[in-house]
Amino acid sequence: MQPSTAERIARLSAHISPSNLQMGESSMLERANCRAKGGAPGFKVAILGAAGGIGQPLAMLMKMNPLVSVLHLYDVVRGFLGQKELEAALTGMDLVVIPAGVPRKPGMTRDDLFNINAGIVRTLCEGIAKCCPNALVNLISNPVNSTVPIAAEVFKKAGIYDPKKLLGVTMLDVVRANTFVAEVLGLDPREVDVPVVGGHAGVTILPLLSQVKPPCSFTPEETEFLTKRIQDGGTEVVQAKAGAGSATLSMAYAAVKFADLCLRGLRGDAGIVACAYVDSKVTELPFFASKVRLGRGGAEEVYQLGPLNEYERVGLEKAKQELATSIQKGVSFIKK
Ligand SMILES: NC(=O)C1=CN([C@@H]2O[C@H](COP(=O)(O)OP(=O)(O)OC[C@H]3O[C@@H](n4cnc5c(N)ncnc54)[C@H](O)[C@@H]3O)[C@@H](O)[C@H]2O)C=CC1
Ligand SMILES: O=C([O-])CC(=O)C(=O)O
Repeated sequence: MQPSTAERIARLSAHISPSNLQMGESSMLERANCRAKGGAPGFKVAILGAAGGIGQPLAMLMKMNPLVSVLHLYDVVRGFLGQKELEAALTGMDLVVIPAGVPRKPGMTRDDLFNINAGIVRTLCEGIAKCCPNALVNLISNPVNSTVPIAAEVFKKAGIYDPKKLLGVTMLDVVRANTFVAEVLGLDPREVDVPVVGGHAGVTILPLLSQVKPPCSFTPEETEFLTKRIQDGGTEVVQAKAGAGSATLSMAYAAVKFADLCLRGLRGDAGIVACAYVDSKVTELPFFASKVRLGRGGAEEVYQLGPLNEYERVGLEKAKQELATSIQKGVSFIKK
């Protein structure tokens, strides 16, 4: 018989939580960690929503990262953990990754998840404000365009808001953009870099195809095809899964890639740059996704968009219109 989700996470957690390890295994783990990091202590990371479609592969991939010395997994699945253990899961963390909440079904927009996920994100962020106010937060739960403003308002209310430490995860849009553009160019996706700005839903996902590296050009038809494919990537997966949820393994891959960049930044590595949805002055909107430089303090620098072509300028106006509504909806949820 297949183990239940609760059993699976309990087993996974038993392997991962150092408090559940035998002494011998624990010191082996410490030695391995020290070797991997040249003696540095490593970072403490919590995943909130760890039993889910994203959370399970994310936990395993995260555990493989030598920058991580302690990994806490938290969820509310039946019979395991739950809200009374949230504080223990969060205390002392350097990085908190949040893939908690319901995913879409066919016919739904990400905004249709607001009613359920807004409350989940609020509760989790209240826990972060109390137990690890200095942690970096990677927010995955949809609708990201609204959940990041919700998190910001919760942190402001608690008096601990540091805009540099709150990052909405848009890395999956970049992973998709790199993949689809590489297909058209006949390259390996790892050799391609497509900036994706704006937000994380439909027209707010704005790939800047005029800024692709290596430099290249596209016909108007290719531009239209690629932009739509990137914007609708999530919906394509939701339809293919036909009611069984949205992207999970690809999101776990993207989340681990993004978290790794955040940890390298925290460690003090130079020149770490990634796209993320952050507190921003790049446009007139209070939140916007663009390239950011990740450092010891989080998103230490938010880069301007650079030169846009006419197609991108039109796309930017559409993106901003929808984003303004989504941001306001998130802010009002906390301020009401
Ligand atoms: N930012 C992005 O690019 C992407 C975001 N997502 C979003 O990620 C979220 C999760 O997706 P899946 O893992 O596929 O969903 P899932 O339903 O498989 O897993 C969600 C997990 O969250 C847990 N959870 C619910 N309430 C919680 C709470 N209060 N505290 C802690 N855990 C809680 C559930 O028990 C479940 O294990 C969805 O909102 C989805 O839309 C999904 C893919 C990409
Ligand atoms: O589409 C969804 O609902 C999940 C998601 O954000 C994505 O895959 O980009």
